[in-house]
Order: sequence, then C-alpha cells, then structure tokens
Amino acid sequence: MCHHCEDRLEDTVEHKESACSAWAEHHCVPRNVIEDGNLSRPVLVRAIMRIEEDWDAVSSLSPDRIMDQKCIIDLFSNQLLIDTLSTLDGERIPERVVTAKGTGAFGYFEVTHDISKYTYAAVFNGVGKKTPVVVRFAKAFQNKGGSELVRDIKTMAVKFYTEEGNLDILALSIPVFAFKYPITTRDMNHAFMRNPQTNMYDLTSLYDLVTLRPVFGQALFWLMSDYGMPNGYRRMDTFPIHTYELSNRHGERHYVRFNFRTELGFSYLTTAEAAAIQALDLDYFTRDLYNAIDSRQYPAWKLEMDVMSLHDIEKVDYNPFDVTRLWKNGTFYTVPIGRLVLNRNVKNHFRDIEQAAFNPANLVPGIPGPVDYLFRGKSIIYRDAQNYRLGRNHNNILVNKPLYAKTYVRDGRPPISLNMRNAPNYYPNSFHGPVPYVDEKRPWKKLRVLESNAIDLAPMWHFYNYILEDEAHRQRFIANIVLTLVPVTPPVVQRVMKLLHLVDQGLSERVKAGYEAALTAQQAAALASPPPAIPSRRVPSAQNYPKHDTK
Ligand code: HEM
Repeated sequence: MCHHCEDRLEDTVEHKESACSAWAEHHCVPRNVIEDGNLSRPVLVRAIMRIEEDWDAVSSLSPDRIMDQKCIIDLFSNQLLIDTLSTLDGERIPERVVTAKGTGAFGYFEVTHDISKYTYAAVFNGVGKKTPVVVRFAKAFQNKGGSELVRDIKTMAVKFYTEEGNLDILALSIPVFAFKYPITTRDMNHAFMRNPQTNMYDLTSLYDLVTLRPVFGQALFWLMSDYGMPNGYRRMDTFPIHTYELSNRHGERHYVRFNFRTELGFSYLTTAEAAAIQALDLDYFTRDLYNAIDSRQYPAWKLEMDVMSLHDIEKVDYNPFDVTRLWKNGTFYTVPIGRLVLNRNVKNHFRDIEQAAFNPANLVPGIPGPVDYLFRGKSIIYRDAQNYRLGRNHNNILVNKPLYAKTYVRDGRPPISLNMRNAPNYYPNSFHGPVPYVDEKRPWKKLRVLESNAIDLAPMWHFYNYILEDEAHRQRFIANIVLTLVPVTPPVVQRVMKLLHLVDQGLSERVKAGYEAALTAQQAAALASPPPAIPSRRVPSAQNYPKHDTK
C-alpha cells in the first residue's frame, strides 16, 4: 500500500517517482537526487509545476524545504547546466566503418622531379612547388579505441590541397589488395572484424573466408611477414595499389602505380616486441608520430611511381590493373616525383582528423585515375560512408574544404559555409555560374583486358620464395601463421594446410610441424596448470550457426 496516495497498491520507489502524484506533492526532492540525475521525469515536471502554481505558498514552508525548492528552480533556470547535459550526449559521431583507429598531421608535398611528360596535373608540375597536405594514418580493422600493435593493414590517406581542387590518394602498408571485385568488401569487413555473437575478433572466420577465396592469399602473406607490423607509421612504406591513368598535355597516357617510400627506411617489430609494447601503450604508433613532429624530427616519404606506357601495357602477360598482384619486374620503370613532409601536429583531433573525409574519387585534371572495377566501387562507397558519418555537406568542413571549389550543391544540414551566396543554382545559366569540368585531353579510347578467372597461386609462391629475403624472415612468417592458426577450428585449419600445400610443399610442411608443436605445447601447458586460462579452441564462431536457421 502506498502511504501517500492510499488507493494504490505499490509502495515502490518506481511507483512514487513515476505514478504517485501525492508523493510528489508532499515531498520536496532532495538536492543530491537532482544533482545525481536520478530523478525521473514525471516527478520533476510535477515538482516544477507545483512550484510555479504555488509560489506564494513557498514562503509558508519550513526553511529546509524552501532551500530545496529554490535549488530546483535555480537548476532549471541555469542555461549552463541545460547546455551541459543536453550537449555532452551528442559528442560522438559514428566511427569509420573501417580504419576507425587513427591519427594524423599537416604538412606539405614538394615536387623534386619534372614529370610533365606524364601528367599536366598542377600539383606535380614545377620543381620546388609546394602543396599543403593533411595526412591521416590508421589501422584497417581496429575500432576507435583499439590497439595499434596488432597485426593489421595500416593505412595512409593524403589530401593534397591543390590549386585545381583536392587530390586524395589513399594508400595501404602492403602493396597488394585482398580482392578485386567491390562486392567482396562487406564479406571481408565482416570476417576480419568482430564476430556478431561474441563481439570478438575471430580468426576462424578470417581463415574460412581466405581459404574459400584464395585470392586473399597474397595480402594475408604480406600481413604475416615483417611488413604486417612496421615499427610505427613513420617507418613504413605505403602503396595506393591501383594502377592510375595519367594524361599529359598532348593527350598521351601512361599507367602508373604510386609508392610512398619512408625516408627513415622500413623497420618492423617482432610479434613479441609488439605484444610487450601493447601491454603498456595501445597508442604507440600515434605517440611516436606526434612526438617526432613535436620534436621537429619531421617524418618524410619520397613519392615515386612505377610507369608503363600504353604500348608496354599491351605487351605484358598479366593483368596490370589487378590490385591483388604486383607488377612483374622488368615490365616497368620507376620515376621519382617529390617529397611528402609532415611538419605540424593538429591543434584539435576531432576537427582536423576525425572529420577528415578522404575520397579516392577526388582527382584533378591530368590524373583521370584508376579504371579497375574495385576503384569504381570505391568511388561510391567513400562518398556514401562520409555522407553517413559526417553529413552530406562534409566538404564544407574546414579540413575537407578545397582551395578551389564551385558547385551547384546547395542547402541541407550544416555546415553549408557560404552556400555559393547568390551564384546561379542551376546549369546551364547565363550568369557566370560554374561550368562542370571536362578533361578535353583525356583519351577516350577503351582498353579491353582479357584475363582468366582461374585462381593463380603463383604470387603467393613468389612471395614466400623471393620477397621474403632470408631464412630468418621466413621463420618469423611461419611462426606468425602458426600463432594465428592455433585458435582456429580444425576443419578450417585443414583447408589452410591444403591451400599452403598447393602454394609450396615445403611451406605447408613447416606450418604443419609448427602448428602441431604449438598444440602439443598448449596441451602440456594446460596439464601443468589446469584449467587453461583461455580455452581458445572453444571460442564460439559462426561455425555453430545451424544449417536451417531462417531467423
Ligand atoms: C586498393 C584498395 C584500397 C585502399 C588503398 C584503401 C585505402 C583506404 C584508406 C587509406 C582509408 C582510410 C581513410 C581515412 O584515413 O579516413 C580507407 C577507408 C575506407 N575504405 Fe578503403 N581502401 C581500399 C579498398 C577499399 C574498398 C574495396 C572499399 C569498399 C568498396 C573501401 C572502403 C573504405 C571505407 C568505407 C573507408 C572509410 C571511409 C570513411 O568513413 O571516411 N576501401 N581506405
């Protein structure tokens, strides 16, 4: 029985706060309850209404009750309090669907070599010319608060603020991508990121997908090698991977793959070193970059490009647009372009890095860009991702604003910036509105690429036997594969062994021996100190999903 409204049965706190008007009438709400924010809304509303209606009656209350009533009035006429409580909860925007854990800095790009023979893009023309840039680094599959010391693809996104608009070049720490058709994107993101049930990273789904789609193999090999764990963002090379088309003033075209080469030289952490650092500092890569710039040891990369002419392209015996494979030695030559230097830390991470929107479809005249399917898929998804994450006017956010931009895009959610003031908002018009850019010199002849759809394991074999330069590196590579195989469900492990056998018999035998030794060691450790701390074999994964479940 409620002692206050008598006709009700409950005497619970819940009832009093939400339903019992008599309780609200007779109880002045204690101050600490309000400050703790524990007071439920109906009582508050009633309490305030009562005070407004019966203000005269307040003077007849005891001094204690007057204090409490005043407290309520003061708090709710306090705009600072209202602003504080009603804005804090809006401080987050969605994190990037991939590459959420990142950092960045400002700097410049300086042209060191004349490449006007290949492109008339203003940004790459005129030796000594400097163009401001913002650069963001990230870990491909880590969430925003994740670790920078896991074996993962690292990314580097560069926005050149050129006089002809923004040029965004997005690069990875490995020179091949995992697949070549954009429809596979979601599968990779799901399999390489968190399991939908456990919310844990799940090596079973990773290897399941890789063995069912062996095209992933070479990218996985790069990750398992020393290249999968560089010693910080400053010490890694990065690769935009796609084959870009460039055109010069005469309408001639060349096909190039850009490479950013760190001036510090590549260096790596072993898995054990990374684990030891991780125990103390999840932000090791971010800290290293920030401190270096802060102490004026500016990180720098040489930008160069591997080049093939249209004539060369026609002669090669592989698909040079295939992002899952390297160009073969002897089929291209390398041309230096310039230097990328990072010399200014951001003053505000959210403003300049979290809100940065790098879109590989942001190209400039003289760089028509890549022509492969994957790139076409990317031309859609980055824009869509950024519309979702930052809003459709994200190009008006300071860090994304081109030095030069004229547009017919209008209105919508802020920021709208100057909203093109009174410029005509339709095209064509007779009042000097902007004219859509058409690259008159771009050659329109189409290239037809004929390729087999057979799975080609030769790049994986080549990687193991030639790119891993010595036995010690091969040993570390095998140890990393073994480590990641231990928690994987046995049928999937069998498929991994089969795939490795097809790639290179010696490799598969070494992995098998290492895997069996690791299992034996795990069992021995379990016997020595039962129960095992983590029953890794029993980590649930999608393998438990029933075949006929339709829900
Ligand atoms: C050669 C292949 C690829 C490269 C070099 C690449 C590079 C990058 C880089 C550097 C970032 C980080 C951007 C940042 O720091 O804000 C990124 C993010 C992203 N990538 Fe890729 N990527 C590749 C393939 C793909 C594919 C195939 C897709 C999907 C079709 C994709 C979708 C995304 C999305 C949605 C983001 C987050 C964008 C955002 O929210 O701002 N990427 N990628």
